[in-house]
Amino acid sequence: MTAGTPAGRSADPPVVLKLGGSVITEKDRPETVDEAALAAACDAVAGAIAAGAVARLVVVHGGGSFGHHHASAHGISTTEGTHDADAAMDVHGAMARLNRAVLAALHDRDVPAVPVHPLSLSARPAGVDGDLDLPRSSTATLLAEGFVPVLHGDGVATAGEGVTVVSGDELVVELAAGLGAERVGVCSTVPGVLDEEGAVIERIDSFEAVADALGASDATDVSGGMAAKVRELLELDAPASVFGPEGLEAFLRGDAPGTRID
Ligand SMILES: Nc1ncnc2c1ncn2[C@@H]1O[C@H](COP(=O)(O)OP(=O)(O)OP(=O)(O)O)[C@@H](O)[C@H]1O
Ligand SMILES: C=C(C)CCOP(=O)(O)O
Repeated sequence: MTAGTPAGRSADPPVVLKLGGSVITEKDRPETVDEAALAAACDAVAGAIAAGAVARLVVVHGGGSFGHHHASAHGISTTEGTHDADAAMDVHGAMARLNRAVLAALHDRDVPAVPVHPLSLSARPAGVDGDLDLPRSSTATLLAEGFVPVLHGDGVATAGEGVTVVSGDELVVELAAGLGAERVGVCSTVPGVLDEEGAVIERIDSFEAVADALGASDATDVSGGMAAKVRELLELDAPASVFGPEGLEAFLRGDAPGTRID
């Protein structure tokens, strides 16, 4: 495995990329990786790093049929928690297994990826309505040392609720703000945010303007689907793009495929 950061570019602002759980897993079949989709996504990431198109990259992946399946079975969501350690471990264990699969696929392509597990790092000290506390020094230091940190939606310690779910989308927003990201990409199964006729909306700058078209997810999803994604991304200073797997290469090259949210 090689170091990912070309010398002299380590101070570049990072790109933050979310690989949707609905892309890299078969969302309707519990704990099933979509191997072909994961391989294609990791090919695009490895290609962009090798070509020098991205100097510093943080990857966050979602839950798909790993986290959402277990969270839903235990009645855990971003607002409903559990004090049952077995339930918390079902969710975290599944996400850690998916994280291993993502890391392995990146390592196979010489991407210097290392895991950062939010359950061990993060908290909602003021409860479900309070801010997410996500210390960024481990991710920032790994980046500066040439690694590609790979975080994931996870369980999160939450005052008054035990362990709730933190979505990859929320992590993306926190990381992008905390690390001063240059831009943010959210790769999902859809080619962008769709309007009521099913066409890709080119640009979104207010939630109200598109609220009627936004729904939850088609699959089991405890973190709010597209509506929650758009709401989170609108809070960011950095430009964000929502696109499908066919847009990933272009995004990593510096283009803004799909829907731009700013
Ligand atoms: N207006 C809309 N435009 C596009 N997708 C929409 C819209 N409204 C609802 N959706 C749903 O949102 C889904 C994308 O959100 P979802 O959270 O499932 O994706 P993901 O982030 O890739 O997966 P995960 O949450 O597992 O990481 C789409 O597959 C679609 O079912
Ligand atoms: C369900 C869990 C644990 C992860 C949720 O992350 P998301 O798929 O990014 O919403």
